[in-house]
Amino acid sequence: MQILRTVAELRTRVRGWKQDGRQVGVVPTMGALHEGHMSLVRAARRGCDRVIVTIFVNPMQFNNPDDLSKYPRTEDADAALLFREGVDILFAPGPDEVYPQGFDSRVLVGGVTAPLEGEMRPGHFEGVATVVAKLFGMTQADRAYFGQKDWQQLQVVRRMVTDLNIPVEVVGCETIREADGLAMSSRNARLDPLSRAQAPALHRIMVKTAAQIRGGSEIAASLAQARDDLRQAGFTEVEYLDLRTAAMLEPATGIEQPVRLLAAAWIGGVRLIDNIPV
Ligand SMILES: Nc1ncnc2c1ncn2[C@@H]1O[C@H](COP(=O)(O)OP(=O)(O)OP(=O)(O)O)[C@@H](O)[C@H]1O
Ligand SMILES: CC(C)(CO)[C@@H](O)C(=O)[O-]
Ligand code: BAL
Repeated sequence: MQILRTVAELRTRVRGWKQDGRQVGVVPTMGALHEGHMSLVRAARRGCDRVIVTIFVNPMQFNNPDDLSKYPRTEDADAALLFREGVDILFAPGPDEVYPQGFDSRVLVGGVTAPLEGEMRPGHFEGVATVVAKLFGMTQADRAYFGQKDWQQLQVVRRMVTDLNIPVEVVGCETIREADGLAMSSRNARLDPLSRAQAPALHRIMVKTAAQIRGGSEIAASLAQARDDLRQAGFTEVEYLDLRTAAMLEPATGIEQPVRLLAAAWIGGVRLIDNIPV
């Protein structure tokens, strides 16, 4: 595995692969890798001839400076994990390589960026879409692998790729969970022992609520109950827990079309997100 830090080096390497007719997969990440990321890497390994993993903690998508400064950074351990998975290139550019002097463009995706994460983290999806478009341009990947854990992000990337005719196939991979149901996330490392013990309630309550809604319970009442249950379980703030259409994330009033429960809530000073189909 090579660790590359500049776009020029990356392009030279990828050009060689393309000349040999190789299919290239990319797994964009912000590092602090766990089994969730590894499942994306393995999917890329299965689906492509060459695999690039990118690690870049993208300042443009953080609306909260505290969140950015506390974001876990574990590059040496990450590189060891990726080496073992047979990754070809770890691309880990610095901020000046991604946003050099004079950089002045943004990718704005419409409706699907507005609610939920878009509302709670203003500017977040502008930062995500901009950096993902750049990573696609830098890596020239044929396929890109994203986790369903960040469901709204996956929809935003799909919209962008369609709208801008970006020649990348977007592959969504299922959420990998701890044995107790907690969705794996780099931010879980910041949970203190009590919060870590309480955190699986998020998934548990969502599963129960989805079953109630499927069983015909009134949607608004079920959601209100779920938000109460979360607070009882130790969550200090529930930013949202809502039933939404799966692709556009519009409020769902029934379950005739594909819908999902999506939630963001704080526990022990850490913001967790999760989503499941109903
Ligand atoms: N538990 C998981 N299962 C499947 N994919 C995941 C999981 N966690 C993260 N991913 C995916 O890995 C990619 C990189 O995500 P990222 O580096 O932000 O990790 P993260 O664990 O989601 O961190 P964060 O704490 O920021 O949520 C994204 O496509 C994300 O959806
Ligand atoms: C896709 C991504 C790597 C863009 O910075 C990030 O949002 C993430 O890790 O999900
Ligand atoms: N996992 C999505 C990236 C972020 O939280 O900023």
